[in-house]
Amino acid sequence: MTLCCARFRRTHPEDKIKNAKIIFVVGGPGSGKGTQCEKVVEKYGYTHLSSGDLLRAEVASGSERGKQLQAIMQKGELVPLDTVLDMIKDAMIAKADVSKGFLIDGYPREVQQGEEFEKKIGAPSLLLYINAKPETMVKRLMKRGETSGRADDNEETIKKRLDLYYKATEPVIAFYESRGIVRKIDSELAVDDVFKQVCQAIDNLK
Ligand SMILES: Nc1nc2c(ncn2[C@@H]2O[C@H](COP(=O)(O)OP(=O)(O)OP(=O)(O)O)[C@@H](O)[C@H]2O)c(=O)[nH]1
Ligand SMILES: O=c1ccn([C@@H]2O[C@H](COP(=O)(O)OP(=O)(O)O)[C@@H](O)[C@H]2O)c(=O)[nH]1
Ligand SMILES: [Mg+2]
Repeated sequence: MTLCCARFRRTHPEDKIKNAKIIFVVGGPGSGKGTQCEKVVEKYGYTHLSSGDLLRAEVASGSERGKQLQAIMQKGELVPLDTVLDMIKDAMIAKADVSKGFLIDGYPREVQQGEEFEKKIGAPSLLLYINAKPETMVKRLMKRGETSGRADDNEETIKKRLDLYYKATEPVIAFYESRGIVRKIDSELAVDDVFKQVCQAIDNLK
């Protein structure tokens, strides 16, 4: 006799986030992604997940894995794709029951990361492209470095992060542009004026 009953069907934790609303927030280092995401959380109640913050939390935990991550991040290189994706997925699942939607900040960093995200989690409905000039980003990061305590907010690592951004991350924008979900945000302005553009993009979603 075969046992065929829904009761025995396994539910996967991933099911909880299958239909989640997802916004990717992409931009160079210091372009203002984190700053804008905080404001979106306040106004729209979205859940903010910064891939960089998740990685830094792992480093701060002092775990073996954290030590390996620290070495990579200090050099301004990219952490293996699966590590970041698993962290984001776990964080999304943990918030699934209370979240109105997810801001995924600083991700994808390369086209393949986006493709893997979609296979394992789902498709984004919007990509906020936070755009500032390289000189502006360097200036902001050097200033932030005075107080941030971030090991990568120094001149040498900032340069590597910028180079990697132009080489690996900018193609991500072109990839999603072909789907028509990219909204380019001018982040050379004052924070509140940048936020007005962000709000327009999000309001147009509904
Ligand atoms: N003038 C101005 N400064 C900004 C703006 N957005 C951010 N900043 C400043 O620039 C610095 C970097 O901003 P973050 O929001 O941390 O940038 P980020 O894109 O998250 O940077 P990473 O975490 O390095 O990727 C901060 O010290 C902010 O105070 C803006 O729209 N205008
Ligand atoms: O998907 C990610 C996100 C971050 N990082 C690493 O974390 C660092 C800090 O990332 P964050 O987004 O906080 O800052 P950014 O480099 O954009 O200024 C990067 O330089 C990378 O080493 C990574 O490897 N993959
Ligand atoms: Mg940030």
